[in-house]
Amino acid sequence: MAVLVCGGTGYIGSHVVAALIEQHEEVVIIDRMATGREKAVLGGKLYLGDLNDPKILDTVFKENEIEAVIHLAASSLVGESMTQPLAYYRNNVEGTLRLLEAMHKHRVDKIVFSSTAAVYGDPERIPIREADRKMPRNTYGETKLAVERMLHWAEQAHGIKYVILRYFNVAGAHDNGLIGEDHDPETHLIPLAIQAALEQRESMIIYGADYSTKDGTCVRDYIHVMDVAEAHLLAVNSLRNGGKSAVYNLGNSEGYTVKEVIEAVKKVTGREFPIQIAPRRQGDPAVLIASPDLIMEELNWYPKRGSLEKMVESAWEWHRTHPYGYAESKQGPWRGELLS
Ligand SMILES: NC(=O)c1ccc[n+]([C@@H]2O[C@H](COP(=O)([O-])OP(=O)(O)OC[C@H]3O[C@@H](n4cnc5c(N)ncnc54)[C@H](O)[C@@H]3O)[C@@H](O)[C@H]2O)c1
Ligand SMILES: O=c1ccn([C@@H]2O[C@H](COP(=O)(O)OP(=O)(O)O[C@H]3O[C@H](CO)[C@@H](O)[C@H](O)[C@H]3O)[C@@H](O)[C@H]2O)c(=O)[nH]1
Repeated sequence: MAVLVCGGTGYIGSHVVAALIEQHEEVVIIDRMATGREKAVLGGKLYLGDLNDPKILDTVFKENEIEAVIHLAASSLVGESMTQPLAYYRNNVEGTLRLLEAMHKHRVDKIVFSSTAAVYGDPERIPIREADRKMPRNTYGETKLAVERMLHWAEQAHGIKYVILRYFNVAGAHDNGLIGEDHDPETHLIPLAIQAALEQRESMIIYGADYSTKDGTCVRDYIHVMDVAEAHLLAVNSLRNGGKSAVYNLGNSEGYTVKEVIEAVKKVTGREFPIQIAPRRQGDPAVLIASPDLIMEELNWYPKRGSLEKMVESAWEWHRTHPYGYAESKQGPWRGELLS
């Protein structure tokens, strides 16, 4: 029987696919390849299609014996979600609704869902625990929370068991050197700083240096993408073994400021680049740090690549050897031009 990975050509999805294949799992992927890359797929059977299309879902479930679903397919840019909220509801909420309808129809009753620290909004305490207040500050987080609630009710009525993984800030690349992060446009801090180190950008912008944190910049909990991928394997196995539905934070329980991350990039790459301070970015909470105690206790997961320097080294290795991502040369708007 196969594991269906929705969004398996994306950054995190491709690492989940690689981890499944390393465990000799049969893998089926569905992806509309909006932000994903075919070259990121190291194995499995790939369907090009959109979750909002019930016909392609029907085909995937009919042509394969699907045992469990790992659902990473989503639109996930916080800023974009504020200007296109309805598109985010359509893709993230309606897309998941279609997926759950197909699972119900084809009697598939296990799903692992990619949620986010963004469901918490401004946390009521640090480190954040799963039961803490959830009050998203952006549409992206709101759509993920809506899906979490949908999963709850789908279990009540249809017996679909779920594991919800609330990732904090995912970083780094696979140790095999073949896959890594390649977003266009890139919005994440570590790859952007590396682009500045590679002189693909003129400078690096810090969004807000007036937060009440130790150096005035935002604090985030970074987690290596391979540690994230391993958590998915444990989650699938837990559901296979009759484990209960559950919600887990996925982070390292350590926070680093934006300035600390930029310093780590300068140290690891051995390169200097200019920094500009800009106003705060809309929707950014000051501090997000996970308590991952629950997933450690219940699934025996623990992060193996937790240090910031190791994560930056891992990301640097990928970007240094793949300066244009999966493209072999400068292509597309940002690849050939300097952006600030
Ligand atoms: N990157 C992070 O730090 C982070 C943190 C928290 C949560 N997440 C969540 O993890 C998941 C993966 O994130 P990522 O960074 O790998 O993003 P990504 O954009 O690289 O990957 C998402 C993939 O899903 C596909 N997709 C999107 N909508 C689809 C649809 N309707 N039908 C079929 N395919 C569709 C895209 O084409 C892409 O390949 C997302 O759900 C995201 O919200 C990411
Ligand atoms: O050019 C940049 C880019 C980012 N930042 C800051 O760096 C921090 C991290 O930003 P980013 O890498 O964009 O991640 P987040 O906005 O924290 O969001 C990520 O992490 C969240 C969970 O914490 C997920 O929900 C999101 O999907 C994922 O993109 C934030 O304080 C940003 O303001 C800058 O200062 N300059």
